[in-house]
Parts: sequence; C-alpha cells; structure tokens
Amino acid sequence: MTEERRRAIWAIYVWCRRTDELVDGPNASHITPQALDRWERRLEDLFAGRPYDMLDAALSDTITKFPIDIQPFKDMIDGMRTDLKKARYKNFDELYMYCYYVAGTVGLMSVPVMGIAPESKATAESVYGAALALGLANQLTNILRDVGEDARRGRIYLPQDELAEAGLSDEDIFKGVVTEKWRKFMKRQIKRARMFFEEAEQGVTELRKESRWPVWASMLLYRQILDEIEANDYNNFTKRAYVGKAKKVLALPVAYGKSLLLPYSLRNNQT
Ligand SMILES: Nc1ncnc2c1ncn2[C@@H]1O[C@H](COP(=O)(O)OP(=O)(O)OP(=O)(O)O)[C@@H](O)[C@H]1O
Ligand SMILES: CC(C)=CCC/C(C)=C/CC/C(C)=C/CC/C(C)=C/COP(=O)(O)OP(=O)(O)O
Ligand SMILES: [Mn+2]
Repeated sequence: MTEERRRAIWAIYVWCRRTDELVDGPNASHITPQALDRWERRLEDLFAGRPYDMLDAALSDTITKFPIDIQPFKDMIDGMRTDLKKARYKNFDELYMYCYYVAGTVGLMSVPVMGIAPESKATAESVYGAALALGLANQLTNILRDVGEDARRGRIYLPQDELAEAGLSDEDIFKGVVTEKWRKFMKRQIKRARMFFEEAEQGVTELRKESRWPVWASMLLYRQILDEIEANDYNNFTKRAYVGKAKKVLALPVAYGKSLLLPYSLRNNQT
C-alpha cells in the first residue's frame, strides 16, 4: 500500500489490538462494563480531534485523512461487552453477530483507507459487503483453529444447535478426542468459512490497485489455515493449524498476480 495508507491501517490495527487486550489481555479480570464505557468516550474524543495518548493520536490523524465512520469502532466495543458476559452461542445467527462485532467491523474500517478503484463500477454496498465477508471468514477460521485453546479457557464459540445435530456436547469438546462425528461436524464448519472467503473475493478486485496485494496476501494466507486443519485430520484440540514458511512465501507472488486482475465489475461476461 502507499505509505499513508499503511500508516492508517497500522493506527486502526493498534486501536483494535488495544480494544481486544482490554477483554483478552493480562488485566482482563479487572475490566468492567464501565471501563468499556470510558474506552468508548475516549473513542468519541479521538474522533473529535481530542486524542488521549499518542496511539489515539495516530487514529485521530488517520480520521482527518480518510472518510472513516465511527460506527464500526463502537460496534467492536459492543462486541467486547457481549464477550464479557457470553460464553456460548445457540446457533449460527448468534455466532454470526459475534463475528460481525469483533471482525466484520475491521473490514468496514479498512475499506475507506484502502479505497475503491476509481474505474470500478461496483456499488459501495457490494464492496463493504465483501469486506464484511472477509472479516467473518477470518474470524470463523480463527475460531476453528483455536477450538482446543478456547475450550481450555472455558469458551466454546461453535453453534450449539449444530453440535447437538452432530451428536456432540460441550463435554466432547473439553475431552478433545477426534471422532468421526467431530470430523463430520468440522467439515461442515470449514465449508461455511470457505463460502465467506469466496464471497469476499470479487470485492478485493474492486479495491484500488495499490491496496489489493496485501488483501489478497492476507486472504490467501489465512484461508490456508483451513487446509492445515484438514491436514491435521481435524485435530484442532491439541494441534495448532499452522501455515509453514514456504507456503507463506509462495502466497506472495500468487497474491501479486491476483492484484493485477481487472475489477470484477468491469468484466464483460459477469454472471
Ligand atoms: N505479522 C502478521 N502478518 C500477517 N498476519 C498476522 C501477523 N501477525 C498475526 N497475524 C495473523 O493475524 C491474527 C491475529 O494476530 P494475533 O497477534 O492476535 O495472533 P494470534 O496467534 O491469533 O494470537 P491469539 O489468538 O492468542 O490472540 C493471527 O491469527 C495471525 O494468523
Ligand atoms: C475484501 C475487501 C473489499 C476489503 C478488505 C477488508 C479487510 C481488510 C478485511 C479483513 C478484516 C480482518 C483482518 C479481520 C480480523 C479477524 C480476525 C482473524 C481476528 C482474530 O484475531 P485474534 O486476536 O487472533 O482473535 P482471538 O484473540 O479471538 O484469537
Ligand atoms: Mn489474537
């Protein structure tokens, strides 16, 4: 990306990282809903050009340079409020909402910085939709990779109704034994995550040329985690799915090649 855009994405990353650390970091047990209220007021202040510290200032600066909306930031804080109270998700609708709050929002924050290509004929809605889908796909992948690690912290993000349909219970997840039932359940979850990656693909082509490479690269890298879960024979209880160096390096030229593609909205035989 251009230097200016790179710095802006950095500022957004830092704010999200700090928001996540409030509820997941070493001091999380001291974080109350009031602390999140204060964090939200601080967000409003930095959007009004009154940053509290130098990391806030990086985001204040970003906001003067790019047309970024405060709503996805507020939504992410709301997501953290839910995370403080909620440890189970009844069905995919509930999980979808959680993924929107903690990851779909990141996609929405990023689009104004990355920019839609001036030649693109796509609607802004469709590009934001794709960005949302990429955030969702990443978060679903993250959840599928971290099943064991999350269970050891008492957390199960998987849809309870789908677990029950597969004949699985929370106990099975805490036990962490890969069975035929588990493989079948995981196949369905991986398939859904891949659908969100596919939904995001067209949108990447509509971004400004200079912004496409990093987005393709991160997408290709992150979606390979799903392949690694398969390669581990669905043992995401005790093995962390990990994309090796060689595969990572190979993804970069592939991503570069994809960044040269014509925007989807300019292709004549669209379906
Ligand atoms: N330098 C990086 N470049 C590309 N992707 C990265 C980089 N660092 C981290 N990631 C990806 O972004 C995600 C979020 O990063 P984070 O630092 O939280 O790591 P993590 O391994 O997910 O840790 P945890 O789940 O314990 O918070 C990670 O899952 C990782 O795969
Ligand atoms: C596709 C278009 C048009 C634009 C791109 C829009 C972008 C950049 C979308 C990506 C959004 C993104 C990076 C979401 C992050 C989701 C994610 C995997 C978060 C996981 O972070 P962790 O800190 O590992 O979470 P846990 O702490 O829960 O493990
Ligand atoms: Mn993390």
